[in-house]
Amino acid sequence: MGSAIAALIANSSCQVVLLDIASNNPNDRNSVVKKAIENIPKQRPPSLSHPSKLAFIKIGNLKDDLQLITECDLIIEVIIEQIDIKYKLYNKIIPYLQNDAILASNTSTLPLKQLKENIPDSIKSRFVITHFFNPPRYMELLELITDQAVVPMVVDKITNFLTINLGKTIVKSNDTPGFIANRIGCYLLELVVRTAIKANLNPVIIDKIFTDLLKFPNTGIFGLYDLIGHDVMKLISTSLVNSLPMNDQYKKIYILTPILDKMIAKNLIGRKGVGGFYRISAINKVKTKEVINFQDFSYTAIEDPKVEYNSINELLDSGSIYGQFFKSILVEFYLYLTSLIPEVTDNIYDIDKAMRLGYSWKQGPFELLYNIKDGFEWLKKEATIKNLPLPKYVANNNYKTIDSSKFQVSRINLRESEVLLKNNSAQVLLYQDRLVFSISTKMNCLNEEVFTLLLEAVDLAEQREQDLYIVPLTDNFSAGADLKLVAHYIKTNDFTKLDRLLELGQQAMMRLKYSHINIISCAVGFALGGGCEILLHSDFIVAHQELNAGLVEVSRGLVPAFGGIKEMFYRAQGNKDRLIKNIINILTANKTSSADYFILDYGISSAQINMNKQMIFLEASQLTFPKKVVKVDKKITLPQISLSEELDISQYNELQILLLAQLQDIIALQEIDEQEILERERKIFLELAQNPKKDLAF
Ligand SMILES: CCCCCCC[C@H](O)CC(=O)SCCNC(=O)CCNC(=O)[C@H](O)C(C)(C)COP(=O)([O-])OP(=O)([O-])OC[C@H]1O[C@@H](n2cnc3c(N)ncnc32)[C@H](O)[C@@H]1OP(=O)([O-])[O-]
Ligand SMILES: NC(=O)c1ccc[n+]([C@@H]2O[C@H](COP(=O)([O-])OP(=O)(O)OC[C@H]3O[C@@H](n4cnc5c(N)ncnc54)[C@H](O)[C@@H]3O)[C@@H](O)[C@H]2O)c1
Repeated sequence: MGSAIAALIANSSCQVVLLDIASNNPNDRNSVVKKAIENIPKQRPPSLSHPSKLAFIKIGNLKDDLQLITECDLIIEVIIEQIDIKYKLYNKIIPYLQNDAILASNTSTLPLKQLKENIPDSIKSRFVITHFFNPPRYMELLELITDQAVVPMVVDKITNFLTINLGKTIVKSNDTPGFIANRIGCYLLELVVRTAIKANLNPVIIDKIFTDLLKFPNTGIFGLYDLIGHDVMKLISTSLVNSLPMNDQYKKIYILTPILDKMIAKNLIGRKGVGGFYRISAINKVKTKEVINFQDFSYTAIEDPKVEYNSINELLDSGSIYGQFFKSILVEFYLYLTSLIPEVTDNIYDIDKAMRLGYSWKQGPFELLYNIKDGFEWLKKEATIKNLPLPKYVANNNYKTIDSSKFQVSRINLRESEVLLKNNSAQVLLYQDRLVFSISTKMNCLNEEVFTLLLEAVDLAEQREQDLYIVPLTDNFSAGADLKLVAHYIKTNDFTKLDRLLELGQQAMMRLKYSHINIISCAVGFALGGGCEILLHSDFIVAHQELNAGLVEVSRGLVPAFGGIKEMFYRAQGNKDRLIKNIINILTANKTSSADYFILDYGISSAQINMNKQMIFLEASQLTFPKKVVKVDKKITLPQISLSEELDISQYNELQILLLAQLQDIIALQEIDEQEILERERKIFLELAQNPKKDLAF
């Protein structure tokens, strides 16, 4: 976890020092930390946004290199979860802390009060807990725990660093064991797993209900337990059970479950063991997901289970075994959850945020209950039937003050903006004096209506002499052309409509490029195919570091045809190496995994990387842009290269070889302007649509 946090800091281009224990090897005291550094590029999912970021990490050991701490503004302790060992480390490093340096612990369970017991007062005022989630590059949540002793300036400083530099969304938690996300999340995991094993229920069906009806991530509950590791779950729960008050419900649901202990003894601890509740086996060379039989710990292949209920309400009303099970665990879970208010926090929206961001739930638990049956009224009724005491929050009807509009807050609050133009697929907003174009289709896919409104938006921006910001209101910039529409046109042989859409898309892209106002794109999430083409035609990109962008069309059996091929030729500006690199982007459908990669692979010159996707529009609107100098579409000279000689085409498929020949034909023209390449692009696309090399299958 320590090296992954160092990698995250390096991704933000901040200098970071990684210290680990000094090794016993007299010839190389840094061998422990060197091993950690060597492992960083191997971590999956990748911890580094680009291999070059490794250069931001300096290494050392905790005996010879403590002096390096004097260079640091923030020191995060990420060592083994044992209080006495943590104390020893603090004593060792405190003499080297700068006067205003902040000390933080990444503990997952130990309270700040306990960590501070043996710390001098001068350090207590700048000692906090920063609880990162694993993997730290990808998990947006960070729980920040402070106390009365910590001075506000320290809280502001660390909040700014974690939010702006590292891109985290901070949820403040009171100083209670497990804070918010682990206290609630681990409670639910233990409750479901232990109760279900005792009742001899099937993990596959339970997980299916969690994912299908409660919209949990695909892992469900048993799958998540495997992912975290049964050994780690045991450590967390033991630590929680030891530090929670005697009457805490966690202790009651943490029932003795010999099957779980036997699984640990057999190294059936989940994905990092030889199996868990599930395992993946190669049966007849086919990857097969299997589930454990609790009687003899053998595994059986899973057949896709059918859940016969359309909603959680139907299931709860059914009276079936699983209906009763879910009723019972949901009631227990919600009574526990509401009993934690205000102990862990008095802000229920923070609880929802923590569970969404820490566990990738679509909805937080309060929002979920809001949508189950009659919500809290149902909970009250069921608790009364079972004779269970109601927590104060429920008994006092505090839930009646919940404002459901606060559950999911988008980056731009539409209520604060004036809608200037709108159709069914997009809108133009005036938000704090900025003109914003945003798409509202599923995954922000591109269709005729999007392009039509985009053209109108540019007209409007030019009339008002205002720059235009293209901003997604959800988590993705755009997944490209609406493939369902493309598939429909192809299936119905409606190539006239297909061509019209292509032409409209190209027209919109060229309008972005040649308008006399600046087009600024705020790129987050996926910017694929046509989404990437919008970026390539923008004047400036503010790109979230975790952007996934690229001309992925070839992987779908298509080719870029909204100006993607044109841009790849044009941007090379006659440079042979760049042209080859750009053509490889098209042929290999290069989907980059970070903004760093996108900028380098696609030759983007006007971009700024942003670490916090929630702040991307704010950052973009704080930038000032010079008046745009509109380029002139002049002919470019293409280097005369043979693609089949320059590229290793042995791995290419039929479509790639065919496309390679067509790109070679463009090169053969020697001199070409943008319009000519656009026409070629469309022709290639249409020929392919009429004679597909791959089933679109969308
Ligand atoms: C018409 C003539 C114009 C054509 C011109 C083309 C020219 C241009 O150069 C080519 C393109 O842009 S080519 C395009 C290049 N783009 C691509 O090849 C990207 C294709 N998409 C993907 O690879 C994955 O969806 C993502 C990786 C984006 C997200 O993965 P994830 O997070 O696991 O999410 P998920 O579960 O997968 O999707 C969620 C929902 O969104 C839906 N939807 C998504 N994309 C769609 C699309 N383009 N379309 C329609 N729908 C699309 C998806 O069906 C699902 O809906 P459901 O009703 O709930 O089932
Ligand atoms: N792993 C996670 O998913 C996760 C998530 C959130 C928080 N945390 C917290 O992060 C901390 C570290 O957890 P981890 O999973 O990275 O553990 P780990 O066992 O993978 O790593 C522990 C690190 O501590 C070092 N270490 C061991 N003994 C030491 C000593 N005496 N002095 C100094 N360093 C020593 C080890 O060399 C190693 O680098 C814990 O407090 C844990 O609760 C972990």
